[in-house]
Amino acid sequence: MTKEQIIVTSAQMRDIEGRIFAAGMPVAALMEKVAGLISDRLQVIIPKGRCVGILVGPGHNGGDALVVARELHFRGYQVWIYQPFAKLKELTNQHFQYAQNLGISCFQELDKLPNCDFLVDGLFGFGLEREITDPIASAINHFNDWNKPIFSIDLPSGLHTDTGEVLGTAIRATHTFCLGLWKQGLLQEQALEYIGQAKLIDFDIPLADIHAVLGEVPKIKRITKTTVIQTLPLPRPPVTHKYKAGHLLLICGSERYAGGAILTGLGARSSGVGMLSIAVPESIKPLLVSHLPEALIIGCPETETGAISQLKLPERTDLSSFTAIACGPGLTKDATPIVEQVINSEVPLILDADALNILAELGTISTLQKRQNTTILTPHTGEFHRLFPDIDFQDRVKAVQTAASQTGAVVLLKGARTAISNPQGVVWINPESTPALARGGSGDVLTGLMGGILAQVVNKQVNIENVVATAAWWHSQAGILAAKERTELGVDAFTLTQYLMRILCDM
Ligand SMILES: NC(=O)C1=CN([C@@H]2O[C@H](COP(=O)(O)OP(=O)(O)OC[C@H]3O[C@@H](n4cnc5c(N)ncnc54)[C@H](OP(=O)(O)O)[C@@H]3O)[C@@H](O)[C@H]2O)[C@@H](O)CC1
Ligand SMILES: Nc1ncnc2c1ncn2[C@@H]1O[C@H](COP(=O)(O)OP(=O)(O)O)[C@@H](O)[C@H]1O
Ligand SMILES: [K+]
Repeated sequence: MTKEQIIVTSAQMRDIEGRIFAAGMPVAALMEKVAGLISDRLQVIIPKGRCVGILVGPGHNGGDALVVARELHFRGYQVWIYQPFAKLKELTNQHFQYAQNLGISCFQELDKLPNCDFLVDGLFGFGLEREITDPIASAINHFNDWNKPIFSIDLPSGLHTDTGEVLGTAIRATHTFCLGLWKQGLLQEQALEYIGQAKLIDFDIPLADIHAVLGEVPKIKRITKTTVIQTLPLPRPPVTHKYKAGHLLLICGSERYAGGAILTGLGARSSGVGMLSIAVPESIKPLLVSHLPEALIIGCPETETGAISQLKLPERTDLSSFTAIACGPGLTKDATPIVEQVINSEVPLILDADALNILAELGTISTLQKRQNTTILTPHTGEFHRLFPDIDFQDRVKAVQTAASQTGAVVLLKGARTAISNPQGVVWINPESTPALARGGSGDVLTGLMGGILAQVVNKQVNIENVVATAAWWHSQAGILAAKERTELGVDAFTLTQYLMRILCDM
């Protein structure tokens, strides 16, 4: 467990902080330490001599900001302070007095403020619990309109620490320095527009205090490279053979959606899976063969509409011959019997795309509980609503936990901050991604990739949610790298498959 993986709510952070103070760390010393780290970061980014406006709130977030103001003042920056509150917490007030005595310009009114090059936002941190109202709300909107780089301390002022909801209005930061541990709100989609680039400032919270509050194994975590390295089947054992490295069956594609099958296959190829079989309608078999020469392409009888009508597996093969099955991309809803057949099998199974739509129409979600082996569902928001119309979607983390507990499956809810839950409510959130991935076919790539990883590791001692998290992380890192080199408009799903291997090489 690394600190980068941990996510806390404001109540948990308050408890952890309480333990540190109870153990003897003076509050003022901790503020000094934290704000010192922030000042150091700022000095790397902001050129010497520039003008920095510091926004100061009534609590300790404001106290942090005042220490930053003092440090930048001594390091040769031009600094002014905006502090519109009548009453400040005691420690914050002391720092405010000192800043004034140092001759730093302090303002209470907006219309008197001089210009500046950068802003530091220390209005509110994890202590904000109610809506921001005027005049502070108008001031926040005013600063947003300046279009200057804004560095938010802990989190952009105005965001709810846990839900990421905007409480009235919020600072639109270009950078957020999250203090100590990641706050849950920073991983919620509704907060993303406000956060900018987010970095964790580690200020040496003892692990014992973290575990005392969150338990030995925290329930909600961020996916990091560590998770991925622990899960991928690397290095391979020196003596192995193709069937020992997993045999994945993809069931995908139709005459109408042949490309979905190719993309799923290319995703699976990148996973390193030992054997790849792909069941498709007979009429698109030649196309698949030409794109994936290493795969065994199984041409199946098809419906009049060009969907698979029956799984016709090679002789002496049945579904139990495979280590894992991934079913769904491009199937169309005419492949209903196939989805019923795989659900009734005892093979580890990923259901995506049309397999989820078929599942929703069958109304047999609850029967998934009866499966004897792993089930993974990978819906996007629309598919999630069709599958789980009664689950409240306000908090995506709670929604995905409920879905997993209702189905006994590991559920991955796609989006800008993909969330994954196992049936016991253990959650992984994918902390980084790119809107470049919001394109048709990128989900197909994910399904193939995940299937390939699953087939390789499912018989070893791994948690299935870690496998799903590994696939989600790898997929979005490839998207991020591709977007960096080709812009956010340059990441079509085929291109994405070409970047997957680069991520492993760079790890
Ligand atoms: N945890 C740690 O280890 C460390 C934490 N540190 C820092 O402390 C920060 C948390 O500090 P905090 O608890 O003082 O709360 P913070 O967010 O500054 O402000 C809350 C204040 O705002 C007020 N208020 C609330 N809502 C309001 C509204 N709508 N409109 C107007 N006012 C409103 C409320 O007062 P009230 O009006 O409720 O009496 C309260 O006084 C944290 O984010 C981090 O930066 C570091 O220094 C050291 C390490
Ligand atoms: N705004 C976004 N930011 C980051 N990732 C995104 C965004 N929108 C979509 N994605 C990712 O792109 C993929 C889209 O999958 P999906 O909707 O199933 O596409 P398709 O079915 O066309 O293949 C998912 O992995 C999702 O998490
Ligand atoms: K803030």
